[in-house]
Amino acid sequence: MVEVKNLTKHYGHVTAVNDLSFEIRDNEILGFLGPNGAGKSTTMNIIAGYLPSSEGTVTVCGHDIKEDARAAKKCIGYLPEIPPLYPDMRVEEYLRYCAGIKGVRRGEIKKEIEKAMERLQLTDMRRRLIANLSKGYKQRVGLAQAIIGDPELLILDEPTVGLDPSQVAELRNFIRELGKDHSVILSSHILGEISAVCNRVVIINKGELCAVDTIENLERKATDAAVLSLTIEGDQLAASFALEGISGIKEVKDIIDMGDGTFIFKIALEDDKVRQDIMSAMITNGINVVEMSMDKPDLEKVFLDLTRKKRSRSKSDK
Ligand SMILES: Nc1ncnc2c1ncn2[C@@H]1O[C@H](COP(=O)(O)OP(=O)(O)OP(=O)(O)O)[C@@H](O)[C@H]1O
Repeated sequence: MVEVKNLTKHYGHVTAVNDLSFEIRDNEILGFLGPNGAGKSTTMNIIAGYLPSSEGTVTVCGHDIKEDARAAKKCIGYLPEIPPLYPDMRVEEYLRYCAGIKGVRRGEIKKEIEKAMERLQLTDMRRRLIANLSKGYKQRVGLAQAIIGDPELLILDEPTVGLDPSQVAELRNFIRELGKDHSVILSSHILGEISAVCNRVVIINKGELCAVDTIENLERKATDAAVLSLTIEGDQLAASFALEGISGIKEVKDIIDMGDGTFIFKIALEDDKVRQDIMSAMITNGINVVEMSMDKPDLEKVFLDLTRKKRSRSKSDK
């Protein structure tokens, strides 16, 4: 659906996007994740044809966004971070105006507007001035203009910012529905937001690619990084010895002497099931177990680690 190749964007001396390449597949919801200032909006603006790139190419449905902008833009519905609404227009009037700009055929305009208003539950608001709508309804109008003309690709830049929790849940359901027969690229700096609706995720930081992966794989990485915390009372050496004989332990990463006769062993496991073997080994060797718990990093930590690695790598590159 979309191919982004070696995309770079400079704003004067600032490099907002640096040699970025990724693709968006047919009928997938791709998460576009990165901390503030990572270059998400810049990339989305370029894909949508709002902003020229400095280097690199973007093709949408086989059309180059620079060379064949008209055909490419016909395939795109875009909701920028700040929706391009005209406050002094009424909802229906604004959507008709957008349909005109998008080149929807005259005979189709009415049907398209009705469909968009119905999907976003705006029908009762059709005569309302946009200026008088709540933030949630303004966002719906922004989305309605994006889906008019039924484009194959929807680009949604932080669409849930400023919405209350019930509006966020509603919008997520709507995006999931859209993803059944559209490609969607959804940006956010919140991982929970992305993992709730996306199949795959592109993570960027400082304009550079950190990772392209499925949410499942990211979760697996979080599980792999899990560490068992075993607190014992008494003989540290005997406990170390007992642990040595257990297969399924990757390594004892650390032993912390708490100074009160207890020791905390930080143990990386091959498999979660080893916990039972560890407990049995401690009991057999007469070692008193005070506590055993898993320190499993959440997805947020995986994301932060990935973006931190990128940061330190680019520092050491200099
Ligand atoms: N018009 C501009 N002129 C100069 N610098 C800009 C311009 N627009 C963006 N930048 C800079 O480019 C970098 C990337 O900005 P961008 O808005 O694309 O990031 P973002 O990931 O969308 O951030 P946020 O999540 O805060 O919206 C930032 O350092 C920003 O300050």
